[in-house]
Amino acid sequence: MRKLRKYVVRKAFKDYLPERNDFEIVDEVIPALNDGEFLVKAEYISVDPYMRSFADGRDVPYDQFGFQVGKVVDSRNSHYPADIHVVSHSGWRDFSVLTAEPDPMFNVTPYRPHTGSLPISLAIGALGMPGITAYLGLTEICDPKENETVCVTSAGGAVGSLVGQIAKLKGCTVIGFAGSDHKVNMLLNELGFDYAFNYKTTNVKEALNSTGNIDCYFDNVGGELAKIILGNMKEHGRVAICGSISTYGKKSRRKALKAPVSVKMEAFSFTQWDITKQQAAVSQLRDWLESGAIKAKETITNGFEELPDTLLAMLKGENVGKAVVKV
Ligand SMILES: NC(=O)C1=CN([C@@H]2O[C@H](COP(=O)(O)OP(=O)(O)OC[C@H]3O[C@@H](n4cnc5c(N)ncnc54)[C@H](OP(=O)(O)O)[C@@H]3O)[C@@H](O)[C@H]2O)C=CC1
Ligand SMILES: CCCCCC(=O)/C=C/[C@@H]1[C@@H](C/C=C\CCCC(=O)O)[C@@H](O)C[C@H]1O
Repeated sequence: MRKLRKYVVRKAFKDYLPERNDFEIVDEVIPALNDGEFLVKAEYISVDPYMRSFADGRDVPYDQFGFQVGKVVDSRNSHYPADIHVVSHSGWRDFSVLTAEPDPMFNVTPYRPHTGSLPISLAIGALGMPGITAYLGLTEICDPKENETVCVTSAGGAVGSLVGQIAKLKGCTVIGFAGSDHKVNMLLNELGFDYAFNYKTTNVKEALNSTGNIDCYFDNVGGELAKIILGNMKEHGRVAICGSISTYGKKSRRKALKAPVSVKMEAFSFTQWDITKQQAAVSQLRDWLESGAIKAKETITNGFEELPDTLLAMLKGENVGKAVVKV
């Protein structure tokens, strides 16, 4: 009898940082496949901020949700034959029995990734949900023009590091805020940002006085940092509200943030764009990555057992670029 392992969230997270014991590994028998089903062995599993934000208000226990990319190892579905890679939202589990139907909770249909010659892990990173979020959030909501100034927070992370690089390709001046000197150095010396600051050790207001005001703000963090940045927007600026990680797990979530000048401010989920648009985003990102125009940074941790600690590390800011676990 073959078994799979999956993570169940047993206890509701009490604080911003979950506790290791909130998670439990559970074994399950892998059933024989029915017609239309296929069995996927996970290769890379994602840890993301929405695992924290979407946990609030959810009844426990629940299976930990999330993206993964793996290989089909057995199949009774001709559209998903053995040996192909598949991206699915089947969560933190080493094997998944899937069908062509979307998962009931997040409505993601299993699909074949388009990573070309690039590493398959990027299917859940720069060529997956975070990449699509960065590209469409920036181009569709901020719509930055040449010579404009773009600011992004959590700039050393999965979404933010791409946002800044795409803005540079659009001919913008780019400002990034990140939580460590290591990330700041990477943004300046490796990813081509014009300005980068450690928001934990810098006076943000003074930093922005030195850079000049902002046309486009891509907000990944919310809270105090977003408030200060919004105070430094130019008239007719555009703000893409992507996430507010500084408020996740807090009693009072995102407070209404306002700018003192007239700006367009829009909260978005990458899911609001149709699949054609998402695929076009991936195709553009892949071209840029293959040509070396942009870089995809990743922090890869080894071992299924490391998933909870890897989530904690990401929430604490220890990841550079996309945090994933290789299983
Ligand atoms: N709207 C959408 O469709 C989507 C939204 N998101 C959102 O985008 C944001 C970035 O996600 P993603 O790129 O995957 O994650 P990251 O790779 O950026 O990792 C999260 C980072 O958040 C930063 N962080 C943690 N706590 C704080 C804090 N109190 N203040 C400021 N920064 C903090 C840390 O970086 P540091 O060292 O800089 O502190 C950490 O590395 C999140 O808010 C997420 O919820 C993501 C995907 C889709
Ligand atoms: C397959 C589903 C993956 C979900 C990833 C995702 O979209 C996460 C996004 C949320 C985001 C929700 C969308 C709109 C922004 C609203 C801004 C706000 O008020 O905080 C945000 O709620 C936090 C991310 O985790």
